[in-house]
Amino acid sequence: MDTSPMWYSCNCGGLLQLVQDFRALDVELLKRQFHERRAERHTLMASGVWRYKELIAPDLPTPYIVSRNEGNTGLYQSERVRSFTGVRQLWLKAQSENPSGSFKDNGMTAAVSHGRSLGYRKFACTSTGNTSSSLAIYAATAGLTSVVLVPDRDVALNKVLQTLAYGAQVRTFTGTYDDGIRWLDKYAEAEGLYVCNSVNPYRIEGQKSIVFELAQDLNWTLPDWIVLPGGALSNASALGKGLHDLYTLGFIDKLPRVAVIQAEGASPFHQMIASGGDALTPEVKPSTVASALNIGNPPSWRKARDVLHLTNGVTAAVSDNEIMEAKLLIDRSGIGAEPASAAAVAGLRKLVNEGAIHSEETAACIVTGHLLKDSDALRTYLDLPESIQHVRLQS
Ligand SMILES: Cc1ncc(COP(=O)(O)O)c(C=O)c1O
Ligand SMILES: N[C@@H](CCOP(=O)(O)O)C(=O)O
Repeated sequence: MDTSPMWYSCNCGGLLQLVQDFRALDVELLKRQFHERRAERHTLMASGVWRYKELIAPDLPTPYIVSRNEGNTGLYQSERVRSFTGVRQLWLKAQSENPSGSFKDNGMTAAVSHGRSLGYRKFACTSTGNTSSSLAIYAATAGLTSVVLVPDRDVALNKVLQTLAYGAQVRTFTGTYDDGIRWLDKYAEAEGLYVCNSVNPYRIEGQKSIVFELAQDLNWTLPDWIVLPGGALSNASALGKGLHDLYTLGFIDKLPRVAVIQAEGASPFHQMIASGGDALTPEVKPSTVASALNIGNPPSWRKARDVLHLTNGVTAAVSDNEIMEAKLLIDRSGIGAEPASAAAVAGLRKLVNEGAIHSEETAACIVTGHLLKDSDALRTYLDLPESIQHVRLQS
């Protein structure tokens, strides 16, 4: 067992990125194996992450893997949501169906498993609530300790309760996700904590599986666009790295374009791209109804910028009203989403209206978090108690 400390950043000022050697892989054989593993039930290899182990963590010994059969999420089509966005065909990939209710589980299973293989027992993150509940579920599954830092305001209470319920030690602080990242950068090593935020390159490797599964769902032909919400920009980074793997290995013969959608009140990445700049100016006071996107200094911005270059991608920013309008529609379609996820649908609609995406094109939006994650957001449009009819039951 290797007990050396874990490194997250590189001397160049950016984050570490893993480079895998895929030269010995046989793509046709892997396609068959991915297909067979998916059909298995109750085995590690049926997981929507570990099914792709050869592309994610080829050298990680399986006894260290902590898995909850993550991935294997639904891919849906809703005529209502499609016509709202204006594209010809739309898929919604519901990462909200993961064990802890968000896309974080795809990366967390990989990060916790890697930390465990290094001999760590204490795992940490700072979070607006989804990363923390994901870490807590994996730590609980393996009997490990999780320590999470959560801002003392503007987070969804359900997520904090979920984190506590899985047994995490929750520490709250005055500040934002960005302050929490700075604290971990400074003190995690001294406290013997293995950091599970997306600064951790193994998180990114695990999250690549979202696009692997999407591609497999669609028989290795992806739509013209993949649209996703952007906060810390881990998902955009992982998506791009996964696309790069699929394309260079020959699983897909065309790269889709990527659209990253931020909330207007927390949109430093969009602002940098829109102004043609190449240096991110952090948003000091990020603020949006989509609390999961309340991030002013996204650690993965360089990786996400490279993904836009690779895929000829674009960005957009949407208002809180646009986010809630899209959320209502996704909820009414029966799929459901927390506000951050709805930003992708709102952004797709905006990009079609602006002509950046053509109405004849096809798209997939990543539904990143479950409807039940944020009941405060639900209250804002459900008009309680008027929308619930009180009836007298006859005996
Ligand atoms: C539900 C949800 N959607 C979107 C995001 C944004 O993803 P990323 O931080 O990877 O950009 C987050 C958190 O970061 C989230 O929790
Ligand atoms: N919305 C996220 C914030 C980003 O976290 P990270 O896992 O990318 O570091 C959360 O749920 O905390």
